[in-house]
Amino acid sequence: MDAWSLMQSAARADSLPRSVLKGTLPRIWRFAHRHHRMLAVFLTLATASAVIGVATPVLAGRVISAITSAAPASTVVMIALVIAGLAVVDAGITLAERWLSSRIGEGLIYDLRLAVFSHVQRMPLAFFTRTRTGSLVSRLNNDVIGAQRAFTSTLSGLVTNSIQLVLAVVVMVALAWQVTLLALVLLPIFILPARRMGRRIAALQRESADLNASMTGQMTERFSAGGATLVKLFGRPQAEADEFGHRADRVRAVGVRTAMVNRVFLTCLTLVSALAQALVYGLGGWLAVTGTLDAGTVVALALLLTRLYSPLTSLANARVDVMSALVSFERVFEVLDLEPTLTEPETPTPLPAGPLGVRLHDVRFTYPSASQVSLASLEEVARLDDRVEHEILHGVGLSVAPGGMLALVGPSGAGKSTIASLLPRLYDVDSGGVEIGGVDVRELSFADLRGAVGVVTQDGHLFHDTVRANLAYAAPDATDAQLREAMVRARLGELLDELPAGLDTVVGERGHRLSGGERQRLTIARLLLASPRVVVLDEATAHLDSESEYAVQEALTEALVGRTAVVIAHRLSTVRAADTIAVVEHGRVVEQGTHDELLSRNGRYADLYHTQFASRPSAA
Ligand SMILES: Nc1ncnc2c1ncn2[C@@H]1O[C@H](COP(=O)(O)OP(=O)(O)OP(=O)(O)O)[C@@H](O)[C@H]1O
Repeated sequence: MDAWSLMQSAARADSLPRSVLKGTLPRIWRFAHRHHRMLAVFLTLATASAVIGVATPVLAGRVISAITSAAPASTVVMIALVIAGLAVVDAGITLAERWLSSRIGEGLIYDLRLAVFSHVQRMPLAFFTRTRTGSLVSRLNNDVIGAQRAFTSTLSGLVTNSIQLVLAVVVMVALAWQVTLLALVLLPIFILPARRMGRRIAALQRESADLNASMTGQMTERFSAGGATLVKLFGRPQAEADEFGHRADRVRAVGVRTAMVNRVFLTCLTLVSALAQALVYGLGGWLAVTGTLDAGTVVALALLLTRLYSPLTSLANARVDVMSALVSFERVFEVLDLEPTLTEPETPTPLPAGPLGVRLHDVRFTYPSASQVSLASLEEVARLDDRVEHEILHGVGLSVAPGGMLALVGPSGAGKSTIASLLPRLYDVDSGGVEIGGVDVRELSFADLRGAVGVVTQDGHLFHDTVRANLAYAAPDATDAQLREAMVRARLGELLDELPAGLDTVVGERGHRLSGGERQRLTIARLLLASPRVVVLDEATAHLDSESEYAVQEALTEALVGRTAVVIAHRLSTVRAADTIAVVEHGRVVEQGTHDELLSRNGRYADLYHTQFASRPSAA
């Protein structure tokens, strides 16, 4: 190895966070502890298997001794029968061990997956806007499986091999200490490189996991209906294939490197073991020829040597396995360690009955920075962007009386959607507060908040599932009649009649088999079913044709009846109907009042009215 690559491998070894790995062990134990009974039986069986592994060579030696000392034939047969019996017991133990290890391993996969899934669900929206889905999915697939391998193969290997190693050494020393000593002289040649290689391979493992996640990330993104549409529209399939090829190529390269490092390591170990065997044959044979040792002992020693060096090879490798498993665990824990920044109060305040008012007072808000909500490896960047985001809302004050309607208007990027996202508490404010029914949203239980505030965005999401499942997501107990009624109220009656399998028709991922307007109305139907007391909606219908827009507007009007509403308004009829209109600009409310009041003021609203609202033909 030249100096440069030596330095590189040292740098890779150093890049492994050893302190984290140390802290990882007690956490792994907390997960494994749930299976401690099965683990105990499993380890007992592993011990029994190791004892049998050492007993057999000793018995084989006895057979040779019996033969050379001309013992009665029955003795040889007896020993042979014991060897056969042990082989049968060992086979049974191996099966039982496998059964237990897979039960423990699969149980662990289940525990970890459930923990990560539940935890990720509690993460704030900001986490999902930053994270690459594929990378996250890869944590739940590849890394969780890597972690379970620690228990299915590594742990049993460690226990069996350690016991076998100790027993083999003890028995060998008892048989012929000189030969044993000579065989052990080569031990340091084993141990020293094993330590270095372990770290090197763990680093490769980590690199490989990251590269795989990045490849999976591109696949999940490009294979989603939205991503695929974009690729088709902008016609860059070759560039996409090249980029994918580049990622896949790096996966290939790291695969080859890992395989080679592993193989070089193993070959060296096998070579040392073969040399040790030659030594035993040489010295043991010489002692036997000179009459100091009997032939049976030489055979037992030679056989025991395989029980010595083979566990040693595995143990040296187990270090690599343990490192890989720790890396996998660590990657899983890394996700579990992300703090869900939005937490539920321990003793939530209940919401008052009846219609609810909404109030924002002196709200200042900054989108969370990457380092607050995310992980570099999930964003697929080398380092998280640690710049502080700039403040978006600078002291916003707004209020809507119970049952009233507030229209938010203003230029693009002013902060209207940001204000709207604070009501269902997708984000928390930096200072000031958002109140619903006089209670700060941070004081409410998540369930109360979800029940009270309904949101309809321009691109409401639909799961790849049936119409029924998508609607019932908001109201799991709703009957078919209620689902149908909600669809009719959301102006989807015609569609309902046309759907090939009625409510059981599957809508594609993001509802792609429905038109934009139909999709939006389906999300409105879902809102009607949830029947929230406060609705937040984005009226933008720019991407719809006028017929579809009309239907969506009717559905939206239906959604507003009898509810407190905050609407990002795009229509004249909405701003006219609103009790209050707030003009938002650069994160501030610059004007507030009714349509007539604001028009007569001849300020920002009047400008907007003339440019945006009055000019729209379908507006009145
Ligand atoms: N998830 C986010 N992270 C960081 N900044 C964001 C995020 N979402 C929006 N912003 C920024 O916040 C500012 C306000 O955006 P917002 O979407 O609230 O404006 P808007 O008034 O609703 O505009 P539009 O009418 O175009 O939807 C913009 O500068 C935008 O870049």
